[in-house]
Amino acid sequence: MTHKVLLLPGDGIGPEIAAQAARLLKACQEAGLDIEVEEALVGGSAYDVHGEPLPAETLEKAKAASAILLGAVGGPKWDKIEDLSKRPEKGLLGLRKNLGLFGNLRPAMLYPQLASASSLKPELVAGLDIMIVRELTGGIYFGQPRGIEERNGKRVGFNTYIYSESEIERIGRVAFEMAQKRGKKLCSVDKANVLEVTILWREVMERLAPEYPDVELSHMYVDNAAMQLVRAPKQFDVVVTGNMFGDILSDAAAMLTGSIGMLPSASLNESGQGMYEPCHGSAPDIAGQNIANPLAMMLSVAMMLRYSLNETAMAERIEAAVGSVLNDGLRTADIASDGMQTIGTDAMGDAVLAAFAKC
Ligand SMILES: NC(=O)c1ccc[n+]([C@@H]2O[C@H](COP(=O)([O-])OP(=O)(O)OC[C@H]3O[C@@H](n4cnc5c(N)ncnc54)[C@H](O)[C@@H]3O)[C@@H](O)[C@H]2O)c1
Ligand SMILES: CC(C)[C@H](C(=O)O)[C@@H](O)C(=O)O
Ligand SMILES: [Mg+2]
Repeated sequence: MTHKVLLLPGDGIGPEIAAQAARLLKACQEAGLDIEVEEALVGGSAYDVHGEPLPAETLEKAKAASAILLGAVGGPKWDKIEDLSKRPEKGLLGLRKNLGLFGNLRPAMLYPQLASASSLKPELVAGLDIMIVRELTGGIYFGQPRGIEERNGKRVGFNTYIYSESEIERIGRVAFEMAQKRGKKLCSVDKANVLEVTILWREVMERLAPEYPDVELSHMYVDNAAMQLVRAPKQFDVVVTGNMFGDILSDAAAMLTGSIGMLPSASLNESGQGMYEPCHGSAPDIAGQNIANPLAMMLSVAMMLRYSLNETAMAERIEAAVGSVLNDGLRTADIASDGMQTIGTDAMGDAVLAAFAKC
C-alpha cells in the first residue's frame, strides 16, 4: 500500500529543515519505500496566503495522510495578530486537536559524539536516554473557559487546567506500555501538592499501575522534576506528564543532549496516525541563514517510519546515518565544538544523505 505523507514546512527555519527531510524522503523512496509525498501550508505562511493558520484544505490533506511531517510554525511577523485564533501556533494546535494526536513522544537521547556539546558535564549525560510522554490535546492548552476580559473594572486573563479521568488513563496507558518496552521505570510528573487536576492525575496513574506489574511507577512534583533533570537526568527512563509541564520539561531535556536541534518527536492518535516534528520552534533568530540544524527534522522522518509506517529497518538506517555523520566530526553551529567541522543546513543534509546511501 502506498503511504501518503504530508509535508508541512511552516515558517522560519521550517522550510530550510523541511527541504532536507524532503530529500531524505526521496532517498527512502529510491531505497524502496512506497510513499507519496504532498506539501501544504500551515502556520504564518498559511495565514499570509489564506488568512488562516490551518486552511481547510491543509486539514483535509492531513486527515487523509498516513503521516504528517511538520517543520515549525510562528515568528515575530505574526506575533502582533490580535485574534489569537489566527496566530501560526493555532495551526499546529488545531492539527493536534482535530486529528486527536494526544500521545506526544519526545525522546531525549544523547549521541555519545555530542557529550561535550551538552550543557552538563559529560559523565552526567553519557548514555542519557529518556522518553517524555506528554499529553497533547488537553490540559490548560485547551481547557474552557479561557480569555481576557474586564472584571470589576480590571482586565484579567484566565485559563482552565482540566483533565478528565479518561484523558489521563489514555495517556497513562501509552506511558506504561512505553516503559514496558524500555527500562520499565515510569515517573509521573504532577503538581499534586497544589492542583486538584493533578491529584486526579496521580490517582489514575496509581489505579493503572497494577495492570503493569513489571513497571515501577513513581511520582514527582514538576518543580523537583525540572531540578532533577539538570541534576541527575539519568535517573529517568519514561516520564509521563500533562501538556504544559511536558512542553517545558521537554525543552529542558532537549538541551541535555547538546541542542534542541537534535530532538525529534511523534504525536500519535488512537489509530496510530502520527504527526512528526522537531521539538524546537521556527528559530526566527537564525532563519534564512542556512545554519539551522536539520537533524531533529531528519530524525523525525525516522520516527515516522518507525511509528506510523512500520518501517523499522529504514528508520534505523537514518539513525545510523546521523551517527556516522557525527562520527565524521561534522556539526552545525548549535552543536559545534573544538576540533569539529562546522557546516550549514544544506551541507548537513548532503552528509546525512551520503551516509544513508552507504548504511
Ligand atoms: N513546533 C513548533 O512549531 C514550535 C515549537 C516551539 C516554538 N515555536 C514557535 O517558534 C517561534 C520561536 O520560538 P522560541 O524562540 O521560543 O523557540 P525556538 O525553538 O524556535 O528557538 C529557541 C532557540 O533555539 C535555537 N534553535 C531552535 N531550533 C534550532 C535548530 N534546528 N538549529 C539550531 N538552533 C535552533 C534558536 O535559534 C533559538 O536560539 C515562536 O513563534 C514559537 O511560538 C514553534
Ligand atoms: C508552538 C507551541 C504551540 C508548541 C507547544 O506549546 O506545544 C511548542 O512549544 C511545542 O513544544 O511543540
Ligand atoms: Mg515547546
